[in-house]
Amino acid sequence: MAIEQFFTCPLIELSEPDSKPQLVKACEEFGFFKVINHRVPIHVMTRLGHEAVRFFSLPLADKLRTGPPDPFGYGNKKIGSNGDVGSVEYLLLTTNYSNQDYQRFSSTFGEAAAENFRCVLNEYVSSVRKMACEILEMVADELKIQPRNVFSKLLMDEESDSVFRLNHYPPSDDESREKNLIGFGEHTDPQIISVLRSNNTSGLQISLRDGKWISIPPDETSFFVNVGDSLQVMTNGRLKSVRHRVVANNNNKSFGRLSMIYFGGPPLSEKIAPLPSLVKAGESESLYREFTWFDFKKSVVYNSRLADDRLRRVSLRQS
Ligand SMILES: C=C1C[C@]23C[C@@]1(O)CC[C@H]2[C@@]12CC[C@H](O)[C@@](C)(C(=O)O1)[C@H]2[C@@H]3C(=O)O
Ligand SMILES: O=C(O)CCC(=O)C(=O)O
Ligand SMILES: [Fe+2]
Repeated sequence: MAIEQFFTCPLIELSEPDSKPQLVKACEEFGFFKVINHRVPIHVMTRLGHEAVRFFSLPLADKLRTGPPDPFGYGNKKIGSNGDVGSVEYLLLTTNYSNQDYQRFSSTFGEAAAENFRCVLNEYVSSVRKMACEILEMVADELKIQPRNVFSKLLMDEESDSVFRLNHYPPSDDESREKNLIGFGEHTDPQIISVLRSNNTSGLQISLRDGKWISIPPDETSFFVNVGDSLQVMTNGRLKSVRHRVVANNNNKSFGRLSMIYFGGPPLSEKIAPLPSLVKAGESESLYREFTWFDFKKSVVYNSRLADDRLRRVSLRQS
């Protein structure tokens, strides 16, 4: 555990113009950082938090009616469809809260509740997406990539295949249960960028390059950003996607950990490949083959276990 004393979570002040180099350094070293002074109104964050608590506090039978997560809907313990489990319940939604999401909700909870949820979620997603785009444009500036919206335009596209997830890690009622139970197993996020906000209950850990796990102290007023696999590919491996997990350590006996994550993804038809300006002839050849986001999702993401190294499947390096 000694190593934890030497790790300081990179802190990025979004309103600070000088933060671009630090931002890129954090993405290169850890693929992870914490954002403060983000300009997302606190009421937007807390309103969605309240909606989430209200949802997860419902009887299980009601929640199950908004499932299964195939891939969108309510899920309990099972993560994905390849045998992963965790001590978590969740709600996976499209970021535009599609009519299908809406219908599931309204048939279970009534139209008024479904409409209210849609409204709160839309407000949250638009503020967080704006912040994610700002971050991606700062990255493009610092890496001298033009146009500067090369990444952010994918999130802003009407067809963007972005996902929103609410995770609830309930406290265990059995004192004798194993400590550090896995809530959400280790993995990298496949999209471009993920923006996470949680309540003040700990559990999130990131893996450093040497494989050591570091606990990230929670902060309900801030956001935590993960570089996703697609951004690693587009930057030809310069920015690294972060391996992370959640341990359910049971330190909030009343409700447990609640997290909300926006996963910014490209349109399904988008071709993902290293950007030419980051693949200099003779210097750093392309590390990844080109793929469409649709193909990657179909043949790699949904065809893998949580902990699998999905980028190996598109790597041009022998391993
Ligand atoms: C086990 C799985 C769950 C997951 C799809 C997958 O087959 C592998 C990647 C998993 C992940 C991790 C990040 C996000 O939470 C997620 C929504 C995603 O895009 O990839 C989940 C998938 C899921 O829960 O469906
Ligand atoms: O719930 C959390 O804090 C993180 C979960 C996560 O990494 C994910 O849903 O992809
Ligand atoms: Fe994740």
